[in-house]
This record gives sequence, C-alpha cells and structure tokens, in this order.
Amino acid sequence: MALLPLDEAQRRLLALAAPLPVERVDVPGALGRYLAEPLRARRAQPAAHASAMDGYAVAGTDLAGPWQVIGESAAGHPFPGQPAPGEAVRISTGALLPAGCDTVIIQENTARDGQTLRLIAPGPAEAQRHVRRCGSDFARDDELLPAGTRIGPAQIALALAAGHKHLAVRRPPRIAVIDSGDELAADPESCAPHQVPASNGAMIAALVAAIPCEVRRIGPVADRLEDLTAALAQAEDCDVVVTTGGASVGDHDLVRPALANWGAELDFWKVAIRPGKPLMVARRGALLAVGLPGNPVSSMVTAYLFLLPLLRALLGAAQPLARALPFTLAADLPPVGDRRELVRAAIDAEGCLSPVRTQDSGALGALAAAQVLIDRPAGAAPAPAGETVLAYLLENGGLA
Ligand SMILES: Nc1nc2c(c(=O)[nH]1)N[C@H]1C(S)=C(S)[C@@H](COP(=O)(O)OP(=O)(O)OC[C@H]3O[C@@H](n4cnc5c(N)ncnc54)[C@H](O)[C@@H]3O)O[C@H]1N2
Ligand code: MOO
Repeated sequence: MALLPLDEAQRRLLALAAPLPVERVDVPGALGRYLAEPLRARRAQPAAHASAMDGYAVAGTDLAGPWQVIGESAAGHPFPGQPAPGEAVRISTGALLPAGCDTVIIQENTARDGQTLRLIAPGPAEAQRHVRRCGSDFARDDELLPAGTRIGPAQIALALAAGHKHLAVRRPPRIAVIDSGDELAADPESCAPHQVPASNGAMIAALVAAIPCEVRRIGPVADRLEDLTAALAQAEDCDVVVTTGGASVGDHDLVRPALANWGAELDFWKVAIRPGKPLMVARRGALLAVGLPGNPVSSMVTAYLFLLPLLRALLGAAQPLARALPFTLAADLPPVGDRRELVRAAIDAEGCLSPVRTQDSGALGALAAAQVLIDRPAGAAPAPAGETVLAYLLENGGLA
C-alpha cells in the first residue's frame, strides 16, 4: 500500500466522521464542545446606554458645569428621573444612563462640594465619552458565533450574556484506548528487564483530556489474534477505538488482522510522515478504528495529528485540524527525507525553537522536553537558524 500524504490521510479520516447527535446542555457544561447551531443574541448588550466609568452623567449639550447632583444611578438601580440643564447624576461603572444623558464625566475630573459639582479637568468635557452605547457589544438577534465554534470560557460568558441558559452541542464521543504488546507491564513498579511499562494508553488518554470525551482504557493485551480481537469487541459500544502498537509489518504486529477478524474494513494504512508512518484507519459500521504506531513518540504525534481532529469532527468542530503557527528557528535543522517530518522542539525564552536532543521515535525523555512539532515538508532543504518555520503547539491539544 502506498504511503498517503498527511493532508490526504487527514481528509480521508475526517470524511468518515459524521458529527454525533445533538443534545442541549446548560451553558457552563458546554465547555470544550462545539456549537451545533449558530449562537444568536436573545437580548442586546448593553440593553440600554450604560456608563463605562465611575463619575457623573450629564447631557452632551450641558458640559460646562457647574451642576447640582440630584441623585444616583448605580449598577442594578437606575435613576428614575430626567436631569434638567445644570443637573447631573452620580453614576457607577455599568449603571444605566438616566434619560436625557449621553455623557459621563469621570470623577477624577470633578470636585464636589455638597451637591455642587464642578469641572477641574484641564480641558472641557467631551460629549458622549465613557458611555457604552446600547447594543455596542451586540444587538438583539445578532449572530454572535457560527455553528462549529469551540466553546471556551469567553464563549460561555457570551452565551450567558446573550440570554441563553442552554446550548445545542454534540454528545461527547466515547473512545476506547487499547495498549497492546507482550512486552508491556501494567505495573511500572514491577517490570522485568524484558518488559516495558505500558505508557501509551495513559498518554493518549491524557492527550484527549483536552477534548470532551469518555475514555475507556483496555489492556495491556497480549500479541495474540484472539486476545486483540476480544479487546476490540469490548469497544463495540464506542464511537472510536484506538490501538497503540502492533501497527507495523513484524510477525507480531497483529492490529491489522485483528481489525479484519473483528469485521472492520481498512480504509488506509501508512502515511508519509516521520514519525508515525504505520498509522492505520478502519471502520466497522459507524465505529472508527485508529491504529497508532507503538513507538511512544509516533503514538503521540499520530494521536495529535489524527485522533484529536477526529474527536473534534465528531463533536461538530468547523475547524477540526490543529493550526500551525510561525516561529523563528534558534538552531539549524537538517534536510528532510521523503516523509514529511514533525520535528519535536522546545520554545526558548525568546520564543524561538530548538529541536530536542534526539528525534528517535522511542525517546520519551526527549518528547517530554518538547512543546511543539515543527512541520517540515518532505524533501525540504536544511533550514538555518533565523528561518521562519510553522509549528503545532502540543499543550492542551494545540490551537484548533
Ligand atoms: N521492517 C520494518 N520495521 C519497522 C517499520 C517498517 O516499516 N519496516 N516501521 C517502523 C516504524 S516507523 C514504527 S513507528 C514502528 C511501529 O511499530 P508497531 O506499531 O508495530 O509498534 P510495536 O512494534 O508494537 O512497538 C514499538 C515500540 O513501542 C513500544 N510500545 C508499544 N506499545 C506501547 C505502549 N502501549 N506503551 C509503551 N510502549 C509501547 C514497544 O515496546 C516497542 O519498543 O515499527 C518500526 N519497524
Ligand atoms: O514512523 Mo516510525 O513512527 O518513524 O518511528
């Protein structure tokens, strides 16, 4: 099977991902999900002209003073009357402007003696200053966010401010993560020399924690066709099953035959990237299987490039793929071979990138020192320090 270019492999995977059913959840509970429909404003914000500062509300046609202070408009307690020329109303930040007022003079620019208020500012007061006009943040019926937008802290506040108690979002995907390999020890404190502590499953579960989903961990499972098939069968009620290891061409690499044994149909296998070449994707009805390579760095990189976008797509994200950002190189990079390379790198104090000490796909010590993946095209010439490169942020699943 020919190696697929990364873009094409991602496209093929995302084409298999139908967004999950819609449910309505309370607004704070929608954190990390994606809007299933556009967010419209059910009210205007501010709902009336409001003050942006603490001071005095006056009419824009009555700016010279002095004024008589005839009352107060506090947040939640509007002033009921309408000041006449020569009158002002004490006002606090966020409070509504009294009728007939369109200007706030900040209190630092005034002196008050009893109810008499004077300007002490060097210049004249300016009409319409320090006022948040009705609807200046948003107007009623405005489309505030398109469907497919991720709901973060600001979007939660916006939805509440726009008058929503609930939001329509997609239900979180259920995923099963299977560690497989005879060499894997479940207990890292009791690991014989011929064994390796199972770490990929926990790493993948931690990586997807940035995205709302239910994770079931399975294994470690032995390198036996029937064991692996039985492990896959345990994931039948899930939306996605993820395996790590056994994805390559060795005699004990059984994920492909186990997927076939279980009735899953292979969609593609092997992508032209380093690390992560043996990635495979299969489907069994609506259930998608993502076979990650066993090498820990390959597992992490392919989970980042394929599994996270898949979960976002199932949640209805408009932009499921991570976005790469430009960075300056602090060190030279070697040329790239015939597979697109995801170079593990650290961000220095100046915000520039240096590759970590080894790019070995088994080197977890080096992976743990990396904060980004530099995206290097296949066949690229050496890149000298100072050059701009594109890189994906690893933290929290990156910027999508
Ligand atoms: N003749 C060839 N050999 C290999 C090729 C190839 O094209 N031809 N591809 C290489 C590449 S690239 C990769 S990546 C690896 C991936 O192989 P597998 O997916 O079959 O992974 P395993 O052989 O099962 O394990 C590799 C390595 O990773 C460790 N591992 C596996 N699972 C876990 C886990 N859950 N937690 C921690 N560590 C794990 C395992 O012990 C091995 O050391 O194949 C190359 N070979
Ligand atoms: O692709 Mo493998 O992941 O080069 O080590």
